[in-house]
Order: sequence, then structure tokens, then C-alpha cells
Amino acid sequence: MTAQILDGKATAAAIKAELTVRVEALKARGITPGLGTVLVGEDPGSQKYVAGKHRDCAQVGIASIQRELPATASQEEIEAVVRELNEDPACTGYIVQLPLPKGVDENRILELMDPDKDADGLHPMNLGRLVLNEPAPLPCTPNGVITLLRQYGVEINGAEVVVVGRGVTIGRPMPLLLTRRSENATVTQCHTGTRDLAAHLKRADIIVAAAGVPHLIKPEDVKPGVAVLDVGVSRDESGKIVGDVHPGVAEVASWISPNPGGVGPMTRAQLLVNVVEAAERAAGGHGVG
Ligand SMILES: Nc1nc2c(c(=O)[nH]1)N[C@@H](CN(C=O)c1ccc(C(=O)N[C@@H](CCC(=O)O)C(=O)O)cc1)CN2
Repeated sequence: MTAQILDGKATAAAIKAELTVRVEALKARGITPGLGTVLVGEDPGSQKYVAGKHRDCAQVGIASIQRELPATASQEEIEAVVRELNEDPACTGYIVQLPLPKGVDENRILELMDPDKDADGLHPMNLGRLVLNEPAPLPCTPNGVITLLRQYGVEINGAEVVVVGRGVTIGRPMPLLLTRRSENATVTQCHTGTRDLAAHLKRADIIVAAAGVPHLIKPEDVKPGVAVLDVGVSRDESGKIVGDVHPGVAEVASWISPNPGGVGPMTRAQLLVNVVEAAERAAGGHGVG
């Protein structure tokens, strides 16, 4: 038997349809949500992701503000753009596309952002709020993973979850979301220093693979019936995405997210959710909470 597909594309489309209605309601009250993006350098993957974010905005009626800087931009030049977006009333939320070129102090850039305009949930203030169980915009990929699991009725409550990876956009915040009382999972975080990854994977009811190592998760390493979310993005010689999960895992798992078409579209949809919620909050309506 082959696993059920966790279809991120279809789930994201449904979220966008719902957001379109909420954006219309905001506009009727004279508020147009506007997403800003800061892209530094010419990395083709980052360019593609940012272009996708603006396409999504156009679909749901969110205004777009795009700022692009060359890979040679100095720390001060990037900070000047961040300050400008902090002050721009048309920009109700924004993101700085990561990773930033080598030599740029990424943490300092994130810290400079207005936390109320942080559409990624990656500002230290918002990550701190998440730790403290206070309302905050949620990091998009981890929130996309949880929304996708819920959409397909995968039991998170009481589940043993293994997160593979410790990066700032997924690996670090993912366990924080999964261990909230509303999710109630038990989480093991694995990474390149984990001694026996297979032993951890074998016990997992849910695996979130975000290591960026092609086909790291093998069929013989997972338990029958597991749900597997493939968040890893590597590229082969032709530029095609190769995920962290070996295709043979689909024969053992009960649920699997395709890559592409799984968590990627969910990341983009959750970004729009954060932008709309921030605009609703600013308008005095419902939002984070
Ligand atoms: N500021 C941020 N930077 C980065 C984040 C983030 O959440 N905030 N996450 C990733 C990249 N990312 C969003 O920016 C992202 C990754 C993948 C996709 C996506 O839709 N992928 C498609 C495939 C696209 C392709 O063919 O290359 C899919 O999975 O179907 C969207 C956004 C790192 N940086």
C-alpha cells in the first residue's frame, strides 16, 4: 500500500481562497494589507520563492512592495531598507529573504525589524513570545507543517515526532509549535550530531525532515504507518528538487508530503495568513491569539 499524499498545493489554495474574502473585508474598511520583501543577491532559489510570494499576494489582493539589493550590498545598506519598511505605512508586514549573503549579520537584520511587521515570525521578540506561549505571528514553514497534518487528520496529540534539522526557519521553531498544549506532541530533535538517527526515526509517528541532505530518510529507517513531511531542498545537476526523503518511504508510510507540492506551498500560504492577521490586528479586528 502506498501512502496518502499530504497535498500542500490543494491545501494552500483553500487557505488562499479564505484569505481573499478576509482581504476584501479589510479593503471595505479602507485597509489594504501590503507585504514587503527584501531580497539580497541573485540566488535563483530565493528569487523564485520571492516571486512566488508576490504572485500569491496578487491572487488574494494583498499589495506588494519589493526591495532588491545586489549581493555586494553592505550591512548598512540592508539595514537602511529595513528601516524604510519599518516606517512605510503601506507595508503592513514584511520579510527578509533568507539566507543573506555571507558576511551579513543576519541576526542583527532580523532584530532591526519592527516586530509588529514581522510576517515570518522570526524576529527574536516573536520567537520569545512563542517560547512564552504568548500570541505571536508563527514561523511559516513549521505552521504550514501543522496545518497540513491537521487538514489530513493526522493525530498530533500524544504523537512521537522526530524533527531532523536545527535551522532557524524550521528546525528550531518546529518543536516549539509541536509541544504547545494545542498540539501536545512529544518531540525529539535530531541533527548532524545525532549518533544513531535511524534509531530515533524508527520510533517516530511523525517525521519532519529538514536537514537538506538528499534522501537521508530511507524506507528501512521508518515505522509502518508513519507520517513523513519532506521539507529538505537540494538540487540535482539539472536543478530538479531532491528532498530529504527517499521515494521508497512512500511504500512504508501512511502519509507523505510530496516535494515539490507539499510543505513549500504551505510556507507561502502561512505567510499570507500572517500578513492578513497583522492587518486585522492593526484594524482592531481578530488576529493573533
Ligand atoms: N525569510 C524567509 N526565508 C526563508 C524561508 C522563510 O520561511 N522565510 N523559508 C525558505 C524558503 N521559502 C520561503 O521563503 C520557500 C521555500 C519553498 C517554497 C515553495 O513553494 N517551493 C515549491 C517548489 C519551488 C521550486 O520548484 O523551486 C514547492 O515545494 O512546491 C516556497 C517558499 C528559506 N528561506
